Amino acid sequence: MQDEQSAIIEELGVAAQFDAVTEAERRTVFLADYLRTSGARTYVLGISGGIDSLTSALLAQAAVRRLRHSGYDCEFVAVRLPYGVQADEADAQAALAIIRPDRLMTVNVKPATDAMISEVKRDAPELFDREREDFHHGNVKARERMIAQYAIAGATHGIVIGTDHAAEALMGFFTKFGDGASDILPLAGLNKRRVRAVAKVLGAPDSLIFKVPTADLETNAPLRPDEDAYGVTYDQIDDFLEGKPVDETARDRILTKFRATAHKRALPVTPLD
Ligand SMILES: Nc1ncnc2c1ncn2[C@@H]1O[C@H](COP(=O)(O)OP(=O)(O)OC[C@H]2O[C@@H]([n+]3cccc(C(=O)O)c3)[C@H](O)[C@@H]2O)[C@@H](O)[C@H]1O
Ligand SMILES: Nc1ncnc2c1ncn2[C@@H]1O[C@H](COP(=O)(O)OP(=O)(O)OP(=O)(O)O)[C@@H](O)[C@H]1O
Ligand SMILES: [Mg+2]
Repeated sequence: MQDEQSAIIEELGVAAQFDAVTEAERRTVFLADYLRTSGARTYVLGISGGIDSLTSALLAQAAVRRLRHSGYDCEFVAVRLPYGVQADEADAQAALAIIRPDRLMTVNVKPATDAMISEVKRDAPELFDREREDFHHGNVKARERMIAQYAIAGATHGIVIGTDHAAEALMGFFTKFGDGASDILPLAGLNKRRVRAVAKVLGAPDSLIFKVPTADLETNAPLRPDEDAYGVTYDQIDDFLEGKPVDETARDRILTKFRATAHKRALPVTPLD
């Protein structure tokens, strides 16, 4: 393995050994301990219909059930955050049926997203070229979802769960201060196949575990696979994170993305850096 690859694996906290049962338990205990220690009363998490939010939700729901059993008053709040009507709404409903959250809320992010874009465009419509407008609009959707989750956390003495893991962190594939903004990351250090393995242990069905991952942010390309945007596959990303060799084109693409997105994994830059 080359030096840069091993440095990245270390930076992103990907363990050499992995056992899904052990990880599921360790991460449930971690969520339970953190909520109790912080004195907070809810975990708040957006449920998209994808496997990252389903896995995080199953961990969080298990953690709060344990805490309540031990006498600590707390709740898991699942939040549906569609932009209008979502193409894979049925998957989101299937996920909720498995999670059985203590509380379910739905916030349509379309009115706030469209109002924000239209206000921003009012003074300078020329800034948004036609080709990229849908892309920028997608990042505003992700940030409106963040605002909704923080509003709920603020009102419930809650903690916002993020679903970022090592595969997305490697590629910088999240919206800065959108889905990239959260208080706690229960999937940290896992590549995508390890997230799937933990999901399996927690009882998720194969139909959701092996669903094609999608950020689903572009209105003009619903359910666009993440792998289309990456130009590499999750298998290649996962192999890279497990220290395995990947072909040179994929390796170059991964390293280019990783370097270009360093600012998204760090605190804001200051003159003291
Ligand atoms: N060198 C630098 N130092 C400090 N800050 C820098 C910077 N370069 C850009 N920036 C700042 O970062 C901004 C760009 O970052 P950002 O706004 O995140 O935008 P960007 O990285 O361009 O786009 C987000 C990407 O993440 C994907 N995504 C988003 C949300 C969810 C998921 C998912 O998997 O669910 C995926 C999305 O499809 C897209 O490909 C710039 O506008 C600028 O403000
Ligand atoms: N439509 C949505 N409703 C609620 N939450 C959402 C929605 N879209 C995105 N999110 C939140 O943003 C997070 C990031 O999205 P991302 O696509 O990376 O994860 P995922 O959809 O759970 O899994 P996958 O990556 O396999 O699609 C989600 O885990 C979820 O918490
Ligand atoms: Mg998704």
